[in-house]
Amino acid sequence: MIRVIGLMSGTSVDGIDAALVEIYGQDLDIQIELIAAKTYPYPDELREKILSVCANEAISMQELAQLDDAIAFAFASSALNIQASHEPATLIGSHGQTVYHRPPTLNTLAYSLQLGRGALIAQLTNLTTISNFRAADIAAGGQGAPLVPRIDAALLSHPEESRCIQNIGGIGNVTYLPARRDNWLEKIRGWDTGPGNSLLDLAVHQLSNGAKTYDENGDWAASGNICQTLVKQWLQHQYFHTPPPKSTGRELFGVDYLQQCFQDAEKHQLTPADFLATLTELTAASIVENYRLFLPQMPQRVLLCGGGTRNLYLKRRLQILLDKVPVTTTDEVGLNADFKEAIAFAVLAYWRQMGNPGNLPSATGASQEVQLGEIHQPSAE
Ligand SMILES: Nc1ncnc2c1ncn2[C@@H]1O[C@H](COP(=O)(O)OP(=O)(O)OP(=O)(O)O)[C@@H](O)[C@H]1O
Ligand SMILES: CC(=O)N[C@H]1[C@@H]2OC[C@@H](O2)[C@@H](O)[C@@H]1O[C@H](C)C(=O)O
Repeated sequence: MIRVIGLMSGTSVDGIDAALVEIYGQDLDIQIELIAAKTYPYPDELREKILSVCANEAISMQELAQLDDAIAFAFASSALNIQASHEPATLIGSHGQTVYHRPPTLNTLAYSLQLGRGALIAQLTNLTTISNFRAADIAAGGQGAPLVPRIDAALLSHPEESRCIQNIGGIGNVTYLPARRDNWLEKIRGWDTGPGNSLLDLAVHQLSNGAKTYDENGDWAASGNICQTLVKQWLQHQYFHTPPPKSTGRELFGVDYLQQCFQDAEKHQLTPADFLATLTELTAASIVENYRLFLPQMPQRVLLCGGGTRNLYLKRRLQILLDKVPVTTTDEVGLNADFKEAIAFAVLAYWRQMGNPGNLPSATGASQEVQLGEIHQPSAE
């Protein structure tokens, strides 16, 4: 058993999720115990800087270096905080902060940039730190994302039931897990389904004149009416019809896309609540459309995770669209839905230490299984 800290800040850029976990076992036969978990919000100024870089604002190399340092300091301090009143960990798995993600094309490899360099985190925490998890999958021709499908396979597969694990963070991503028997591993699928909360958060910020950053419980959207004509129009987006493997980010579903949505909505004369209801429906409907188009069959159960799980209106719409397929959360099968991604990076670090692969080629499209992450040792005292 080893104690590992997993650190993650996702596409919502709301803060650093830290999870302190105990991990037992090898490769896909592991068990984990969550000892502590907490979100450490970014200071406002840092968050705004990250969001503006994600929105493609030009910055100098000097500013980039400062940003990289500031993120590493924030990640290191989250790691030290999460273990403060516990027996210390011996390893950190740090995803860092994605500021740019470019999926591969026929002629180019993917490129994915996470800031918050591991060497500095190792130095500041005095703990071996594994970071830059996406690079090796990309070098093997993969999307570099999503990486959680292998962790979902290890922690959430079921001997008889087929499941979809649907993360709704800034971006949505799914792992399809057939029942765990026969050649189940090669039948697993995973990809980014499209927008999760990213567009909703941006729209709420704009519609509330900066007073709100998200639609708490989905209450605002729930008070409006969905414009199905717009949802149908938006679902024509090429991304939803592209077969997996596929990955995306705020580059595609960010500020520019949202402004297009506002323009499209003009002629329908929607209230702010109607607009949010319609945008929420896009998230729900694009998830279900992706399942219909690309899953070998509908799963027997959908387990949600990520912040979108707390958007009760979105959850309700998903259940309606999925009809008889029950929609619950990973909490209900024993895995914390808010901290699953942070836990995943603890597991990825553990696998790297054990020499186990971290990617699932059937999800990322890489040519082979590879070990993920670069190992940074703290300097000896
Ligand atoms: N009570 C709530 N009601 C509605 N939405 C919520 C609530 N709490 C969190 N959220 C949504 O969840 C988002 C954060 O989700 P999460 O932390 O899973 O995203 P992330 O990890 O940054 O994204 P990704 O998985 O794409 O990397 C918030 O930005 C917000 O939109
Ligand atoms: C490039 C990047 O940071 N992608 C994230 C993002 O957030 C959700 C979705 O898009 C997913 O593909 C990925 O994160 C998770 C942790 C993953 O790699 O599985």
